[in-house]
Amino acid sequence: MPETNSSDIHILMFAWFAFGHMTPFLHLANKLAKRGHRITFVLPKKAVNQLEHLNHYPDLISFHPVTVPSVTGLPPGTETCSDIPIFLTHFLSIAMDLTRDQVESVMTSIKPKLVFYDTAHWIPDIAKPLGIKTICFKVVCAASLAIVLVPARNLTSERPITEAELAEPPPGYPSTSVVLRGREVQSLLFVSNPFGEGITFHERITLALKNCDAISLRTCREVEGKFCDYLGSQYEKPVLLTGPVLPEESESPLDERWGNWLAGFEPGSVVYCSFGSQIILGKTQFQELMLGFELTGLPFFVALKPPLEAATIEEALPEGFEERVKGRGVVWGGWVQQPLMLAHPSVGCFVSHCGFGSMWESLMSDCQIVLVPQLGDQILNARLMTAELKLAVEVKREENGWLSKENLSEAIKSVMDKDSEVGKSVKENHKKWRDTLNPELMNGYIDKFVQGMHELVE
Ligand SMILES: O=c1ccn([C@@H]2O[C@H](COP(=O)(O)OP(=O)(O)O[C@H]3OC[C@@H](O)[C@H](O)[C@H]3O)[C@@H](O)[C@H]2O)c(=O)[nH]1
Ligand SMILES: [O-]c1cc(O)cc2[o+]c(-c3ccc(O)cc3)c(O[C@@H]3O[C@H](CO)[C@@H](O)[C@H](O)[C@H]3O)cc12
Repeated sequence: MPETNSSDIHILMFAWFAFGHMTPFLHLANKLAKRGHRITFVLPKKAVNQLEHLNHYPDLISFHPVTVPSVTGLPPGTETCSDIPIFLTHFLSIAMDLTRDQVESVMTSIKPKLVFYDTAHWIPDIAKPLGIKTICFKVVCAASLAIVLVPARNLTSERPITEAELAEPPPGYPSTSVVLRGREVQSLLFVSNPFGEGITFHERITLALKNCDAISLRTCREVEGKFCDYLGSQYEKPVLLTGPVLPEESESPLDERWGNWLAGFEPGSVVYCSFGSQIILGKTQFQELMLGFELTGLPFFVALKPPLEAATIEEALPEGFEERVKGRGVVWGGWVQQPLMLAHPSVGCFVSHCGFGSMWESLMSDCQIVLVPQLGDQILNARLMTAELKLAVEVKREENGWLSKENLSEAIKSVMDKDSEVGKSVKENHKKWRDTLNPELMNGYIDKFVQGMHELVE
């Protein structure tokens, strides 16, 4: 039951049209609704169906669908990042900007006290004249913002960032281990690319952070304190931390089909793999990874999107693979209930792309963690987990970025082998961190966040 009182706040939420963003916004909405606040969640029509089951307080959280217009460059019907390959996301940001009138109309009619947003940098322009306060809630790690999306980088649209500049963190950046090395810096060059009509990604995100009343980060001081302080000083704004905002316990059980399959294996023996809602691999890399899972000799459940050059998972699998792994390996091209998969007693290892949501879920789970980061923020999350927290291993890439079946298999075996020193060490550190980030600490973060929210609107 929500705990209501007279000072409850009506909040409007508007997140970037990606499930990795809308989902944590909704998790936060649940935590706030639990404390009696009302939320109007503005999101693409199609996303309503996909997120409805995560709304635990339908009396207090209402979905307000917007129509995402079709724009040149996007396949018809595109509404979220899951509908498109990553190189088309710039066009989706154009489409999101075209929903501005719809968002303005909801805001004017419901007059919330607060608006939470992340990527729509124009939200404060609508909210300020209406006397509404804004919180820019970021759901990527603080380190990934601090390393490039800060005024200290001194970027303009006339001067795109170079690889040489990216090889050095900005002045005052508080870490020498949570950094990108060698060719990895190329994964950040995109920040100088257009992300919307006449605006680069860097301009958009830094503007969004400059114009809000307070910055909020989905992280905690224990893990990212120094990066949060750095962002606060760069933007000269209050920084409110929500903690990891993990989902409330699910009421629906794990899909029977997968529950039964997993139940056929020893506790802690199955390797589960997922790369989140956006990653689509090339076919040859996809096949190499499948051979890597086969090579481990362990049971495995892989949930990945079909690779770029294939319509289905089945047509993308290596020759003879299905026969060889029959009975011990599943490769599934659809969505699974990841938190429930990770909580299943048979699952003992999570091979993850280390998206920020998956990072927190892995941290709170009992699984051994193997990381295969693909994009810039994921590489930085992986560095946090390996170099700073020392509770996971990252799969080694070849010089040219290739992930070999041998390296994947070695990494998995190194954490799954009971006698391995690496395996024992990451397990021990993982337990320490899980104990530190206990439910009491997490609740404390939300309570303090709510207090900060009240101070902002009073
Ligand atoms: O099959 C699946 C796959 C994923 N999921 C869930 O979807 C969420 C995926 O979010 P992640 O942040 O891990 O990864 P995504 O790639 O989707 O997100 C993206 O946007 C947010 C950023 O912080 C991430 O770094 C970026 O990768 C997780 O909560 C995970 O539990 C499922 O429930 N089922
Ligand atoms: O890869 C990234 C590296 C980095 O240093 C920072 C970011 O920031 C964000 C981000 C997105 C939205 C915000 O409001 C703030 C920060 C990143 O987000 C991803 O960007 C992709 C752009 O193509 C997008 O497709 C994806 O949905 C976002 O999760 C990435 C990095």
